[in-house]
Amino acid sequence: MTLLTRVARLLEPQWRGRFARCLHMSAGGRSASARRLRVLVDMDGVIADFEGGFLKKYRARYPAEPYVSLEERRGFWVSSQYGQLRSDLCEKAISIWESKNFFLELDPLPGGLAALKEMSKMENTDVFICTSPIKHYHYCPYEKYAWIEKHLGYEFLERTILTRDKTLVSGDLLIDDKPDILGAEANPAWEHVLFTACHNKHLPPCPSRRRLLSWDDDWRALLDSKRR
Ligand SMILES: Cc1cn([C@H]2C[C@H](O)[C@@H](COP(=O)(O)O)O2)c(=O)[nH]c1=O
Ligand SMILES: [Mg+2]
Repeated sequence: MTLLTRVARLLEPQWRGRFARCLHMSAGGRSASARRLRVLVDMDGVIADFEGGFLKKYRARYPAEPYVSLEERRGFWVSSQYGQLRSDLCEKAISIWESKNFFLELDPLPGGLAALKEMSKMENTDVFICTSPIKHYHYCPYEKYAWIEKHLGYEFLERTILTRDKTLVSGDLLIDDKPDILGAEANPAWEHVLFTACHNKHLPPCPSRRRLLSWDDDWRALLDSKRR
């Protein structure tokens, strides 16, 4: 690990990008004013209502089985919480999002599509959807593309990244509802801003991580904070 990497690790996440930019410019990179902001936006739990869609379809398919209300949801993995409720419910939960049309029929979350459309028109801003498909690939990757085309238009497919490892994608910001985003890269380029969801809203505040409470929250100010 170089000295500079060590220094970057000691900085608060919101300063890491700025530090990397200064290094980039001192190495002869583009000037700050010419630099574009790259925003990565997660899909499930941020612009697409995975939790609501799951609960609706789970209850329709297994009406006699116990379920976890959205108020009772804790922890990122739905499958784990259902498995704790009763071990066989883990597989039943998984069967829901492995089914045809699950991802395609998810409702958009309030304000998410409008925010993405606005971001995509902002000056000096590049927005990408960055989403992890499930490994049961029969429907999910296709349906994620189809959902984006349906709700945001064909052009947005150019701005779509499907990856199981978001740490390998470079950007200034990653707006994502998953509290821990880990992967092969120990020092991702982006600052992770936690998007509030039913499963993470009870987590204690973490001073080194910013939150976006919803798309009604001030996401424009968040972007501006990374431009300075
Ligand atoms: C809750 C939960 C989710 N998944 C899958 C479903 C999605 O494909 C990804 C989450 O993607 P994101 O880009 O991080 O939003 O994970 C799962 O396999 N098991 C679960 O319990
Ligand atoms: Mg998500």
